[in-house]
Amino acid sequence: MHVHTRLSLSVHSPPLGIDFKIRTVDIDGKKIKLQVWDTAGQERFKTITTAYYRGAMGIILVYDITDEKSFENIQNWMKSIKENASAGVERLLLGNKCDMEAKRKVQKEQANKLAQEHGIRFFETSAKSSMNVDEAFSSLARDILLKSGSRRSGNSNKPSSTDLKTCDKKNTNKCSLG
Ligand SMILES: Nc1nc2c(ncn2[C@@H]2O[C@H](COP(=O)(O)OP(=O)(O)OP(=O)(O)O)[C@@H](O)[C@H]2O)c(=O)[nH]1
Repeated sequence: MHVHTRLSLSVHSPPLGIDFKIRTVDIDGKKIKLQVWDTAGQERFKTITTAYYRGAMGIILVYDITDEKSFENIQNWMKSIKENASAGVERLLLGNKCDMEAKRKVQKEQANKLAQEHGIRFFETSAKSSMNVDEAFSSLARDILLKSGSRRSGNSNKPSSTDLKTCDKKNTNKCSLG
């Protein structure tokens, strides 16, 4: 499968805690344009964040593998999404900063368990080295496409596997830029 993503626009607005980007994902020759709203995870931005994800087709929940609090916070967001997001919204859990293995506080197994409990996919990523970043966006886009297709065809099966790189001690070099 050939996957290519391209970042074409970025507007930064720190006072609101919202960052808007357009990301183009190429899935099996089909160009999918994603409108990505990067919202802050802090409690003080909760009202505005909730307003932005209401109506979204997909939500990526990101925690920091070196910060236990950020992982605990994911539970609150899961609850908030259940209460406020559109029914059937695709969710994806990401454990970011996997290039910082030495400072890891959240084990992969913990996150895997949480993701399983909520029936969602989970990957570890590194925004620094780009590890699994394209894959994460593509996976979410693919799941959204599958869901919208399955609504028409009545087939709600997700693919049984995703072609992701593992981000652990075995390939720290690949995850880390140093
Ligand atoms: N080593 C490493 N550092 C990262 C990674 N991703 C982000 N950072 C660093 O972590 C810090 C916070 O990154 P942000 O992108 O501002 O994090 P955020 O969670 O979006 O922050 P808010 O939107 O303010 O909640 C910055 O210094 C980044 O350079 C990563 O994958 N690896």
